[in-house]
Amino acid sequence: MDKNQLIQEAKAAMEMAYVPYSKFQVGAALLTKDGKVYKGCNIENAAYSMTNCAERTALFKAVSEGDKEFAAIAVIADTNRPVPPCGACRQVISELCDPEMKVYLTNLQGQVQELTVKELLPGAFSPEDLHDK
Ligand SMILES: O=c1ccn([C@H]2C[C@H](O)[C@@H](CO)O2)c(=O)[nH]1
Ligand SMILES: [Zn+2]
Repeated sequence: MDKNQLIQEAKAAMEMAYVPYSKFQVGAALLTKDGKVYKGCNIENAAYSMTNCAERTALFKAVSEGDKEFAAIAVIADTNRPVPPCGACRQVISELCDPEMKVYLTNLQGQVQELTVKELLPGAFSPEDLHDK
C-alpha cells in the first residue's frame, strides 16, 4: 500500500460521509504497520457538537478492533489547500500515533502536504505529562 493508494482509500471513505448539515465531506484512511487500512468519514448530528471527524472515526475504528500500530494516515476533502485537521483530531492523532509517523493531507485537486505527527501538533499534551510531577 503506497501513498497514492492510501489517498485513494481516503477518497473512497469521503463518499461515505454523513453530512446533512455542512455538506462538507471528509475522508481518512489509516494504514496499520501490518498493511490493514481503516477508513473513516465525518459523521454529523442534529446536535452539532456530537459530530465526529473523519480522522477520529478511522482511529477509533482501528483501536476498537485491537489495532494500535500505525504507519500512515491520509486525509482528503474538497478544499483549496490540503485539508487541515482540526485541533481535536491533531490531539487524538498525537495520542495514538508515533511522533515520526507520516501524515498526508490532500484535496480533490491532487495537492498533497506530507508531514509528521509531531509537525501536525508541536508540543502536544501527552500521556507522559500526566506523570511529570
Ligand atoms: O479535519 C477535519 C475537519 C473537519 N471535519 C468535519 C467536521 C464537520 O463534519 C465538517 C465541517 O467542519 O468537517 C473533519 O471530518 N475533519
Ligand atoms: Zn477533526
